[in-house]
Amino acid sequence: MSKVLVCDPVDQAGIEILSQVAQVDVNTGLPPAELIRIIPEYDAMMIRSETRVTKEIIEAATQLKIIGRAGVGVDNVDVPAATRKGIVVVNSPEGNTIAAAEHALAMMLSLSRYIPEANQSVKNSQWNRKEYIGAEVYKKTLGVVGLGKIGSHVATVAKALGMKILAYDPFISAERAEQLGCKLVDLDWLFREADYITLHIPKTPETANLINAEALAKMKPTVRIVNCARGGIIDEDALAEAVKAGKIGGAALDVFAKEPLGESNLRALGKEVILTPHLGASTAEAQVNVAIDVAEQIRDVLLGLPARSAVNIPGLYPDALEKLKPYLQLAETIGNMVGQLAGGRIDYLNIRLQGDLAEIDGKPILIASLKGLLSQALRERVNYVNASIEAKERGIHVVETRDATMRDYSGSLHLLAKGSLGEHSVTGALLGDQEIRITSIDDFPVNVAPTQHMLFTLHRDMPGIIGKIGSLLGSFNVNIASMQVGRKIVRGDAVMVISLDDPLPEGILNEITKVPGITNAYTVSL
Ligand SMILES: NC(=O)c1ccc[n+]([C@@H]2O[C@H](COP(=O)([O-])OP(=O)(O)OC[C@H]3O[C@@H](n4cnc5c(N)ncnc54)[C@H](O)[C@@H]3O)[C@@H](O)[C@H]2O)c1
Ligand SMILES: O=C(O)CC[C@@H](O)C(=O)O
Repeated sequence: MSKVLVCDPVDQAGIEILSQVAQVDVNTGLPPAELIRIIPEYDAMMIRSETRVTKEIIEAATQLKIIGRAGVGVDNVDVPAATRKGIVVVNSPEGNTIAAAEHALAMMLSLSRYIPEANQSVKNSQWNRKEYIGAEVYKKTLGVVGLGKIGSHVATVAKALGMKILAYDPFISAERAEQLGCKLVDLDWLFREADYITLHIPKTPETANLINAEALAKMKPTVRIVNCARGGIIDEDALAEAVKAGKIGGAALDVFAKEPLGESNLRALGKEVILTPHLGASTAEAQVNVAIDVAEQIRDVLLGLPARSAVNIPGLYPDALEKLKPYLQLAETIGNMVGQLAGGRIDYLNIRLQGDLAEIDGKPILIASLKGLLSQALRERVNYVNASIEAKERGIHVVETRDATMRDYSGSLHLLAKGSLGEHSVTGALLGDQEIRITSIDDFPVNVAPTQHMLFTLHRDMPGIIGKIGSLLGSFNVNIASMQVGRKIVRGDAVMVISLDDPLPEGILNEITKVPGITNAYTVSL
C-alpha cells in the first residue's frame, strides 16, 4: 500500500480521501533532518505553507511521486529539483481564492478604521473615540498589483464599495482589465495615484522587493498598502521606516520575508500597521476546498492517473484532460513504438498533429510522445514531469508540426524519429474516440491495434513470403495472434505487422532477416 506523509495541518476531509488509497501518517512540524531521514518511506507528501521541501529532502526521497501543496503558492517547494526527479508538484489554484481576497479586503477596511487597535483599547477598558478617526474607501483609488484570481475578486468587490480601480499586471490584456472595471496602468502611475495598494502577485525574481524605499517615495503620504500575497515583495525595513517617518499612511501585512516573523521593526509600529500570521487562506471553507482538491490529486496520481493542477506538467482543466486522455495514451504508445523502431539513440523526433488534433494545444501530446519515446531507455524513471527535460538533455531535437487538412481519421498523430536504426515513422489514430489504431508504419498504410509483442518486417511484396515467416515463427513455437501487410503498390516494398502471443525468442530476428525478400525486421514490446 502507498504511504502519504502529511507534514502540515490540513482538513480531515483531505485525510479521508487519502486514506481510501494509502496509509496516511500525519506528522507535523518535523525538523528538516528528520524529514530527510523518513522521506524514503513515502510515495506522497502533503503540505501547506509551513514545511519547506528543499532539494536535500527531494534528493533523499527514493519513491516519492507527488508533492501536494494545499494552497496556491509553491515557493516553499524546490520545484526544479522535483521536476528533475520526476516528482509531480500539485497545488490548489482556486481553493482559497475567496478567502485570500476577503482577507485583503478586511485588512484594507481594518486599516482605514483602525479596528484592531480600537478593539484592543476597549478591551483595555478605554473609550477613546477621538483617537480612531478613520477614512472612507468610497471614491478612493485602489491600485491592484496582479490581476489574477485573487486580484480580480478584490477588484470586483472594491468596485462595489465605490472605489476607482487601477491595475498593474503585465500579463493581462487591457480588455480583461476593462471587463473587471479596472484601468490598466504602469506601475509608476499606480504608485503615484493610489490611495490604497494591494498586492496579489507571486514572489519571483522580478517581484522581490518591488515595494522598496524608491517605490515608497513615489507614493502618496496617505497611501495604505496591503500585502496578502507573499513575503519578500515588500522591503520590510524600508516600509517600517516610511511609516515611522509619516511618508506613507500605513500597511497591513499577512505575509513576511521570513515566517514566522522574528525580530522586526514592524512590531513596534502603532495603529497604522496591522500584522496577521499568514491567515489569508485560513477559513473553514478554504481549508476544506484545498484539502479535498489536493488530496484528490494525490489519490489520482497514486492510482496512475494524471493530476489536474500540476505546476510542473501542462495544467489542464479536468474536462479538457478527460477529452485528451485517450490521445495521451495514443501518443505514448506510438512514441514507444517509433522509439524502438528507430533505435536506442534517438536524435530527432517530428510530432505531426493531424486533422482535428491540429486544432488543440499540442503540448500535452508532445510530452506524452516524448514519455513513450524515452520509456525503453528510462523505464519508470520517465514521466509526464521530466520527459521534456530528459529529451533535451539527451540532445533530441523535437519539432512539432500541424496538418489540419489530413483527414483520413478525425484526428491522428504522426511521429517520425531518427535514431541509431535509421528513420522510422508511425501514425496512430483513435477508433470511436477510445481504441488505438496504428494507421501507418513508415508511411505504409495498415490498420492494426497495438499489442504487447509485435514484429515488423520490411520486405518485397511477393508470393510465399508471408508463409515463410509464418513457418519460421512456427518452427520456434511462436504463436501469431494476427497479421497484416501494408503496401503502396502491388509487388513493391511492403511492411508486415505481426502480433505475437509471446515475446520473440533470442536469435529469431536474425533468422527472419535472412529470408529472401526481407530487407529488415524489428520487434516492438509495449
Ligand atoms: N496570504 C495567503 O494565505 C495567500 C492565500 C492564497 C494565495 N496567496 C498568494 O497570493 C498571490 C496571488 O495568488 P492568485 O491565486 O491570485 O495567483 P494568480 O496566478 O491567479 O495571479 C497572479 C497574477 O500576478 C500577475 N503577475 C505575475 N508577475 C507579475 C509582475 N511582475 N507584476 C505584476 N503582476 C504580475 C500574473 O499575471 C497573475 O495575473 C500568490 O502569491 C499566492 O501565493 C496568499
Ligand atoms: O497554507 C496556508 O495557510 C497558506 C496558503 C497560501 O499562502 C497560499 O499560497 O495558498
